[in-house]
Amino acid sequence: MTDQVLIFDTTLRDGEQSPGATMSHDEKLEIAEMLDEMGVDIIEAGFPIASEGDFNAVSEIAKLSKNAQICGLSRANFKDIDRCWEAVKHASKPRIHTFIGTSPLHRAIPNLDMDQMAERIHDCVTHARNLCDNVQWSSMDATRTEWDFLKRTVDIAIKAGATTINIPDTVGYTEPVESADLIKRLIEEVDRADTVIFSTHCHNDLGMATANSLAAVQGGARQIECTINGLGERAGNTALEEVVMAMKVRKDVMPYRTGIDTTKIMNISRRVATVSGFNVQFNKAIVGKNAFAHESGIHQDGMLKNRETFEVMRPEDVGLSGTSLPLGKHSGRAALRAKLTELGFEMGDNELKDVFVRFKDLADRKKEVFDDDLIALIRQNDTEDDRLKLKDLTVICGMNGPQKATMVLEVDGTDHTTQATGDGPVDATFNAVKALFDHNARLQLYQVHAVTEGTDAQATVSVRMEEDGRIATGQSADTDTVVASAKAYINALNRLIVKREKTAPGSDTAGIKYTDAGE
Ligand SMILES: CC(=O)SCCNC(=O)CCNC(=O)[C@H](O)C(C)(C)COP(=O)(O)OP(=O)(O)OC[C@H]1O[C@@H](n2cnc3c(N)ncnc32)[C@H](O)[C@@H]1OP(=O)(O)O
Ligand SMILES: CC(C)C(=O)C(=O)O
Ligand SMILES: [Mn+2]
Repeated sequence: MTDQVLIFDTTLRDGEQSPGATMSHDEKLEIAEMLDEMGVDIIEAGFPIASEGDFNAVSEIAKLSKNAQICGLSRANFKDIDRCWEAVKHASKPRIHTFIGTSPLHRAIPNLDMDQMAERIHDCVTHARNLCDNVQWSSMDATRTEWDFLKRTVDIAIKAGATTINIPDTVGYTEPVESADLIKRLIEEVDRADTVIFSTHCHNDLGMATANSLAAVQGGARQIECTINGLGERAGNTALEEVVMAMKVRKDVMPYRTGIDTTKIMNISRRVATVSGFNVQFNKAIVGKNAFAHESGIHQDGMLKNRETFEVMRPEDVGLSGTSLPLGKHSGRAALRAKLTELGFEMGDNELKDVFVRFKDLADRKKEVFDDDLIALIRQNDTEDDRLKLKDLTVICGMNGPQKATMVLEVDGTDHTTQATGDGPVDATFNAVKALFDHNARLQLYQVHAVTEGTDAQATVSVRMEEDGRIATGQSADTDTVVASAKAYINALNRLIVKREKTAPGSDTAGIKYTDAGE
């Protein structure tokens, strides 16, 4: 038996069936192109009878496809199959996929007994096969279908000319041992089973879709049906990135290969998340934001010494630039030192100890400590020497603007007071600073983060200013967002003054032009 496992992507059909995941025509074309480029063997592009839009998308994708087979879904009736063929026939490698529910629950819906259903399967597969030499049969809800009847449906489909037999676990009911056994038994017991490819199609209702799909492959399936990010109805379908990476990483126990260029995984995952509106959960395997991120000290220390300590695959293999070691309350000295070195701060053990204490204090108040936070933290010690200090601030705001800020600012040891207005309380506050300390520095970034939840949350404000190519960031936290904004702005200005003095010693006017307007 071949070691090649075909990847059948159904993001555009079963994935799109997730409530709210509808994609536009152009988005579908774009995703199909990305799937084709990443090496997916078969793209199920839609359900042509479902709507004009689906029909057009499948037809267009069929025309544009380069390498992948293009498949359309159709119920087990001639009208659906004909419509499907009309759409997929434009592809260089078209496939018709037809199905019916074979379990007792599903047989009851069209009210067909076993014999009638067997006849329907025979007729429909024969009809499809007369149109196209690449026909996939699915006995929907196979895992809840009586063994003898399932075997009979598969047997009939093969005799009628199906080239792929798909065994769907439609409601995510099976488990890995059963999944493997089912395929194995069908291959052993159905006539001419070796003339077709067996396929597995799993859903994640019990969180076992990936395990069940891989088990089916171990049982002899050579096609996995899956979707990007595991998009799909209810708990979703098998995630393409999970099965592909599992087979790549655990070749020792799963000696199979796929044609997928795994370095394209992240890109398509992000695009599918955007167009479907289904964000990927942070801790999702392979493509989640945290899949290659380590915050805790012991893990970060291990990763810095040998990345294999806490990673079973390389982030580069899925298209990421590398591992991320975000700093937070669980981080240790090793990661802090590595980050500081990366930011250009070399320090001895004692200094690091001191910064570490202040870092932990900040991390306790903040979800994640960013590079700018660290820079601000290291420079916090210098506040004694600051030329500008906020002494007092009162802001009047409300619906009837302009908002007014009254500020007392200490400039070089002398207090100065002013009143300024602006478009909103923050603008009024910044205008007050400008009135008291004239400067040409340009505000590049103003960001407010909530440290905690609730209306009494601390706001952390980051401000980035630029003048003549010199950049300085300021940061401050306060339960009053406007006060935090004023302090962060003044903080950034102080740093810009220091930078200016360093680049032009002895000159008071180089870099920042300032006059004390409060004189
Ligand atoms: C597990 C799966 O993912 S199966 C695929 C599910 N995907 C979809 O349903 C998305 C696309 N579907 C649609 O747009 C619509 O359901 C359509 C266009 C296909 C059909 O719409 P309608 O004609 O209004 O039928 P409706 O959706 O209400 O009911 C489904 C009909 O299909 C029949 N049916 C369901 N599955 C099959 C099948 N595999 N083969 C034949 N008939 C089927 C049902 O018995 C029912 O027929 P009835 O109206 O004679 O009772
Ligand atoms: C149409 C079939 C293959 C399906 O999506 C399912 O059974 O889950
Ligand atoms: Mn499905």
